[in-house]
Amino acid sequence: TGQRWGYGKEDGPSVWYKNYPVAEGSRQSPIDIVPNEASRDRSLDPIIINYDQCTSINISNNGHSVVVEFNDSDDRSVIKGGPLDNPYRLKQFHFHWGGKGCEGSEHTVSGTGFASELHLVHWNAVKYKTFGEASTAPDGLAVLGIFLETGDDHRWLHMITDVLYMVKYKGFNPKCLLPSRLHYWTYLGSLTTPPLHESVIWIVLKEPIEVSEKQLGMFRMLLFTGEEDDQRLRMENNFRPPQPLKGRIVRE
Ligand SMILES: NS(=O)(=O)/N=C1/NCCO1
Ligand SMILES: [Zn+2]
Repeated sequence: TGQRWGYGKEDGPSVWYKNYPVAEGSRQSPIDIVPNEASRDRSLDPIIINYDQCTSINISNNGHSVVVEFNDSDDRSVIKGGPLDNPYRLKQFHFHWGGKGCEGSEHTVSGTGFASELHLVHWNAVKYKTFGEASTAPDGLAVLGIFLETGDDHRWLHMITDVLYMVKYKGFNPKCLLPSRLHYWTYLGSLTTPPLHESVIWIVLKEPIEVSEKQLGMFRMLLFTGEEDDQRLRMENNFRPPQPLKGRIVRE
């Protein structure tokens, strides 16, 4: 019985705890990352990303973001290495963004936000049978966070922004959204949207990708509301603010 939640005054992050008490848990996301407080862990390997055989199945507006879902029936597109003990299967990616010219990322770096943040959501299909089961397990999910900063047009993002109004499209390899260097911060956290399960091993890439204000503007053309609703609420500021670290260590 998923209660309705959103990003407004009445249903936004400040009241999610009412229906999702874990919002005040000990490993909530996002967080503010303070680089010089991160601890260097020499046992951390590079992350390995295999998206070459990935099959996108749809793109949709779920009322909170735009989501591109992938076929996760086998290990065709996985992330492994880094802090991960198993390969994690790509399930979907989605974005968080702000209003025009405003910050909209979920994680911040020394208190500074970026224009937007891309989340590539993966699940541990070695230990769990379904995404749903993995999503409630402490090592069930791995989300790759990528910051978007404004600058030139992104060469490939147009394949998403061009079809946002069409919603349906095929064949997109999210590898082209990765920055050139895969240096990362990693910490144990949660989903940043209800049900806020504390099941996520976060891997946040240090290097942002560059997108244009025009490309970001296309996201803001989306609506929180269905077309049947009278008030057409533009989808923007769909990000949760940073949550208390509660003694957690951010590793790099
Ligand atoms: N913003 S997030 O932590 O990736 N949240 C979700 N919810 C479902 C999948 O990813
Ligand atoms: Zn997200």
